[in-house]
Amino acid sequence: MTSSISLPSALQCCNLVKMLGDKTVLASLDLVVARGEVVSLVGASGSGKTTLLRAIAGLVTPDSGEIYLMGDPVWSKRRRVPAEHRQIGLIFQDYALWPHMTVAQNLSFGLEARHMKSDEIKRRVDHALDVTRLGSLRGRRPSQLSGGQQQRVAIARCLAARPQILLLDEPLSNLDAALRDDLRSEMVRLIRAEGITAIYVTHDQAEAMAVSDRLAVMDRGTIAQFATPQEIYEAPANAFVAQFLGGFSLLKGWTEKDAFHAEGGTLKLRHRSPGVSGDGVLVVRPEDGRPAASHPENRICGEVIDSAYQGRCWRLMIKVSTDIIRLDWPTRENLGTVIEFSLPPDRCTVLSN
Ligand SMILES: Nc1ncnc2c1ncn2[C@@H]1O[C@H](COP(=O)(O)OP(=O)(O)OP(=O)(O)O)[C@@H](O)[C@H]1O
Repeated sequence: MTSSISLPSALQCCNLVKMLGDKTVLASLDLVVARGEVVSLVGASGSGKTTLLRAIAGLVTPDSGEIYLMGDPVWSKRRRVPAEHRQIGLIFQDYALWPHMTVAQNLSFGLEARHMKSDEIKRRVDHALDVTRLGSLRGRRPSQLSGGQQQRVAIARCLAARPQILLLDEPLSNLDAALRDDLRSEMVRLIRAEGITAIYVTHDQAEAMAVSDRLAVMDRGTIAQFATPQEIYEAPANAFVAQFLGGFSLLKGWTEKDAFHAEGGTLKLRHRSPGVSGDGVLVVRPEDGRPAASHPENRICGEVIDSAYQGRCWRLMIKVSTDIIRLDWPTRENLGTVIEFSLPPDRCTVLSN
């Protein structure tokens, strides 16, 4: 006989509301994060990402709603657990290091306060310093480190503490590009290896796509879409999400059966969104264009008005009547050239307005 025991989610936010002045910053927000999941919170500036993170951490008081960590209420009408008892790791943009302690002491201090055995503390500190490549700096004080190194100490300190949930608010924004990529991979690999549930706020969509099991796209205090990076990329829930992802071209128009008519002119394309009728927006991903010679359906002519070399391709901006379509193209095209390309119907997603 098999038994199935389902553990409660790592995090559950139900109907969370937060007003700041007369502004609704969290608007009946619901979010459920599974154990061990890495979730990114993305959204326009001011959409409420930091406020949500701080409410989960216990640093912001919601006006109503409930928050559960590992199935236990930490915020509800009946129970209010203070921040220091929520077993949450926080990495915000400010490093919050102890200035009078060395790097290693910054890591071990919190573990000593938890009365952990010294050999376990040493093991954790050495490991965290090793993976964050801070081993050679362990004896320095924060004032003797660069900003990036200080942020890595903050990350190492959290990793050594092994919280059940780790909340990260733009943790890599102060690092240079090469280090940022390396540290991001290391950080996420370690978070996954330790089975830590992580919620990661970033402005960088590519970073969010790269690190997350699922992405929550926030819009004005609610979550517009919560899905895997691939689902969001392939099937954005609405025009806001598609626009937010960046890089997509959005053409306004209307649908008539399986045909999409662009508002700006004579463009008529067969699409793959049978459920959409009336006004809509066609989503064109940069990689959707095909040379017209090999793809006879949904042909489009347009003038190249910009071309930027991207390494593997050229990113063209093509003017089609009054619309602009961005495409990744295999060959260099001169500005002013009129090119013909196709958008295969199975790549033409139309979203309702
Ligand atoms: N103390 C405060 N008093 C009044 N309004 C505030 C306060 N803190 C934040 N806000 C407002 O709440 C909204 C949400 O802010 P929040 O910092 O959560 O957004 P965010 O999505 O994290 O933005 P960003 O990406 O710019 O960091 C913003 O409109 C902000 O101006």
